[in-house]
Amino acid sequence: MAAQISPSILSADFAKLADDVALIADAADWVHVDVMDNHFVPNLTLGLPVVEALLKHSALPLDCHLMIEDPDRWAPQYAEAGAGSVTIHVEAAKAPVRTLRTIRAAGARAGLGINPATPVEPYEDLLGEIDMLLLMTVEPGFGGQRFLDVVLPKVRRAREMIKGRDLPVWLQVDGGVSAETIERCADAGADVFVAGNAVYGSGDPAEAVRALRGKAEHATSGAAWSR
Ligand SMILES: O=C(CO)[C@H](O)[C@H](O)COP(=O)(O)O
Repeated sequence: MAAQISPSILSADFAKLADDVALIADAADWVHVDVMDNHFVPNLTLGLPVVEALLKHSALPLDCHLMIEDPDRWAPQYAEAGAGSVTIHVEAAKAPVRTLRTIRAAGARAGLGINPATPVEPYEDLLGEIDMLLLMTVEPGFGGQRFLDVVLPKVRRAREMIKGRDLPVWLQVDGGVSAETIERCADAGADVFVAGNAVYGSGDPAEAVRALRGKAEHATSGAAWSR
């Protein structure tokens, strides 16, 4: 699969989200929406009403990443509202299989998120229940953090698991992804890249997305996992 770029609006201007989303509409594949509740992570961002409003103004599908307690209660509502993808965290979900199935039944892609210190192996049996695995490459909660190289072996392991089962599961990396780090992520097996600061912290967000895509695709074409 070709590399996909999902710019995170965590680094956009919350007072003009629709305008900032329009800036990347012709360049990106998704709009990554970080939903934080100040419980699962120590930060508070936005919730369902803002996602519902944004859906009316975004030409791109929304990739909603729920960093919240009780995702089992809330995730189905994001899917029913029209999100293209809804990701719940293994550290927070109490009934992940049921919730993932409910997300899919509502017509959204189902994602499973994993924090840096959480191993991926215990969740191998859930790969058949998901459309995307999200591996955090920073501790969740804030944009603009330094990329955690220590997660790269887990990206490789996750790609091996997906390939071994021959599943159409996308592998997303989120946190500290930039022009300096995206090639390492692609080489390890990632194919969907969340970038906040690297896109919205640049003078030309659309050009930043194109540059990230070019680097990711170049690295993927030479990567052992893609052959
Ligand atoms: O989930 C997140 C933080 O929890 C953000 O999506 C992520 O950090 C993206 O921002 P940046 O690319 O600036 O690191």
